Amino acid sequence: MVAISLSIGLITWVLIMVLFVKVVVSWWVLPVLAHQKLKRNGFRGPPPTFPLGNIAEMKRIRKASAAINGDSHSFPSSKVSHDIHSTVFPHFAQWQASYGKKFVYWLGTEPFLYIADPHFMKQISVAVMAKGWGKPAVFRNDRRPMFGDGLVMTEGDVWVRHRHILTPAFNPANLKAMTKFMVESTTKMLNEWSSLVNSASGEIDVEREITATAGDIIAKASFGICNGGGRDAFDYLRALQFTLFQNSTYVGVPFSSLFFCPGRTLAAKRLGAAIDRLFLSLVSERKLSQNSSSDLLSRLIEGQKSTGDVGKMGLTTRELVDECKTFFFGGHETTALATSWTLLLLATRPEWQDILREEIKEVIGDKEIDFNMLSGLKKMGCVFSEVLRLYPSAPNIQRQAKGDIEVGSMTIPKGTNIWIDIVAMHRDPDLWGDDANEFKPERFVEDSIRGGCNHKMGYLPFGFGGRMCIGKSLSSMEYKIVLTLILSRFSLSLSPNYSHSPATLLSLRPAHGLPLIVTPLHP
Ligand code: HEM
Repeated sequence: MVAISLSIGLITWVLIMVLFVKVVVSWWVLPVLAHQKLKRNGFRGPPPTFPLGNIAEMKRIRKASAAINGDSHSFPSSKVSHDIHSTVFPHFAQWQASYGKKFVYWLGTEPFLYIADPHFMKQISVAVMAKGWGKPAVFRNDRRPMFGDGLVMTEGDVWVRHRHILTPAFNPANLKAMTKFMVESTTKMLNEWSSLVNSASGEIDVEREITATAGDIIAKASFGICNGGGRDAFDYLRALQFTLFQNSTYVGVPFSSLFFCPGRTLAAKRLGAAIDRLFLSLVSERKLSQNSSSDLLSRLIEGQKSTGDVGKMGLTTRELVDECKTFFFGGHETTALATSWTLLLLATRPEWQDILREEIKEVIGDKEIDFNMLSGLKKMGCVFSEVLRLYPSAPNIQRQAKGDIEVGSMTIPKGTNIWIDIVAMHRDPDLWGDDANEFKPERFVEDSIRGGCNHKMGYLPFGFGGRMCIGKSLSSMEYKIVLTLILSRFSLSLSPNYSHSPATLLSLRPAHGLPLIVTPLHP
């Protein structure tokens, strides 16, 4: 009996020691070795401490910046400055001043190579093909309730398979079929605006309105859910976004989800499970249904049926659920934000409202909007590109090195996370000239692809390489339809209640909404 107790005690002790060694090796020894290797390769950066890395310094810099710029980094409506890098990412702005456009910083025990240098980006993108990129494991785990293993998060052969299956769903014929949903949902919103402005001051929070309408559009376009039926998914996802990103300070710190924010972790898990149930019932119902529709989900299921091999070639039910979540989130907020920031910029520059109205008159006139007409809205395309330059919905791109990456004489060690600062690159005077912080859509009239940026990797609103945004054409189409309908019925001006406070909550959004004065053109 004593011998058995001794053996159990010994085994328990050995297991605890193995666990302890594993924890020390993964969270202390390996990060220190990686740090030394990065230093040997010439990458400098703020010195980290265990176990927070540079998180404490980031918090201190943010606090100091808030004290200088006001609590919310806000500017009153009379002063809308587009020079936002040092208020949105004050820690990066400060470290850039000390260490240049590439340096290493640490989120907990995770090394991140910060890059705002397109020349270096180009060298890396040549060295690694799309399939060879990973996504930071630390974010994959944290964001699992939101994206699961959807396309944004997958890696390697799984990513190739998903991308291959999903790409045809975004072909022009399928997009064309969505025109109707977009016009319907936007017209409904604008009819409500008409009643609202007649009865009140004319002030409308356009960001809230446009995001809800974009949710409606993607619910119809992706899953055929009509008449506000996507509301539950929309509300859950919005709550999940706030839960995950409003308080994500300790991501990368060992056991942070357990010790620093157990409530947040639990709430995110619950919301994630509720969203999963919702999409699971949708996918299951649709798989049983005999009726075919023109939405993205039907296209994916039909593709799966036609291959006949559900497990190997098509997407499993679980994978379909994760892609539904990814489309729903990635598909509405990014485009809605681009449209909202556009309305702000047009409110500050009314001459561009006139230019676009003139173009709409020429290209569309009194006819119903047709998919084929949209490519004629060239100036609107330039405004879209310029808005995404100044206010990129995706303010950063993240990657993880799956093996050592050789760049010239330098090595980026396997496991290093990479953080590409899009906000910084899009307003770097070395790339764009002295007017980098000004709203000038005309730069894209002369150079429609990169707006005169002197490096082709300096303008990346939709990412780069094989992992470029799959919804790029869908978003451009939706943007043009929504903006055409708004500008045909209303003019926009700044509200005195607007305070300019761009902030990140995964995407770059106005922290206090976007109230504008909306006036009907034809009372
Ligand atoms: C203005 C609108 C949009 C912007 C600015 C935008 C931006 C981006 C960026 C920067 C990436 C690259 C991320 C990376 O490399 O890690 C990306 C990827 C992605 N986007 Fe978008 N996006 C927009 C609209 C959409 C829409 C409408 C959808 C879908 C309905 C969508 C779905 C996705 C997906 C699934 C990926 C992952 C692609 C992959 O890794 O293969 N996006 N997007």
